[in-house]
Amino acid sequence: MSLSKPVMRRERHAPRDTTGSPPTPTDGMIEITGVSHRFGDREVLKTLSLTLRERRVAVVGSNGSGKSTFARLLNGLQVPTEGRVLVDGLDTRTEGRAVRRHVGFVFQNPDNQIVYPIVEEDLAFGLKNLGLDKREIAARIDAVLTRYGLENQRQQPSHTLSGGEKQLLAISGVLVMAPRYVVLDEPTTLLDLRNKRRVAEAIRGLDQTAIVVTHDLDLVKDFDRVLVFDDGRVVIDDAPSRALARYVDAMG
Ligand SMILES: Nc1ncnc2c1ncn2[C@@H]1O[C@H](COP(=O)(O)OP(=O)(O)OP(=O)(O)O)[C@@H](O)[C@H]1O
Repeated sequence: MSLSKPVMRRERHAPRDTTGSPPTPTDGMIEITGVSHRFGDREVLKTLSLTLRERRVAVVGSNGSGKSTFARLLNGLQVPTEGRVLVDGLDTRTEGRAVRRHVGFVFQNPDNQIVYPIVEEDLAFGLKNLGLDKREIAARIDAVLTRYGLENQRQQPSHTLSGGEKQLLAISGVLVMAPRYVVLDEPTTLLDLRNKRRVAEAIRGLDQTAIVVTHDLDLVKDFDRVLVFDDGRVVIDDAPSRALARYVDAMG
């Protein structure tokens, strides 16, 4: 990719508020300051500094450019070799548990996320760990199954769900925990067109701030901000109309 010089056009954006309603918890921010990450001798993220405040942030870029590593830093799945990541002021290095409660993470392959053999058991698992009572657990599970059209799959063995249903269950399993932020790592990669649309719709409807790593440019064309990664750096940081056009151009 011939995008050697970082271009930062949009460092900060006001959160979208079309309702005139008072600030909501999603008005928080993730601050990434001087972050580098190394695996052995290999530096895969290079001195990143960014503030994320938008409701929909896309992370795109070529294979191996550091997108997933970046995503994993946001909820403390990975701690940076240098620099720091703060989520609403919580440092991922020292307050990992609290950060993970704030930031849900949806893996590319839902099979890595779905733990329990029956759909509703899988959704209940994290909620039991939170110490919620039975009624609250049932209410949250009902709400999320209805929202994602999985009501009829409640008792179904998780491994028999279709690919799209599994991805929706993985998203549901994160949302049921009521995080403020959701990071999704290539959520549509394994899906056919119909299920891509279903998951895209689910992402569009999220109340949470969402950060989505993807090669599916269509998925993010109406997002608030696009970060293009190349060789461990953010080389384009702009609105989708400009960022995606430049990216496609550079990929030639
Ligand atoms: N646990 C690890 N140990 C060693 N190297 C790793 C590890 N995780 C990632 N890497 C390397 O870091 C680099 C960036 O990987 P990353 O998964 O962040 O890229 P990506 O942009 O998400 O790629 P893709 O689009 O292919 O998913 C790659 O070269 C990868 O091989």
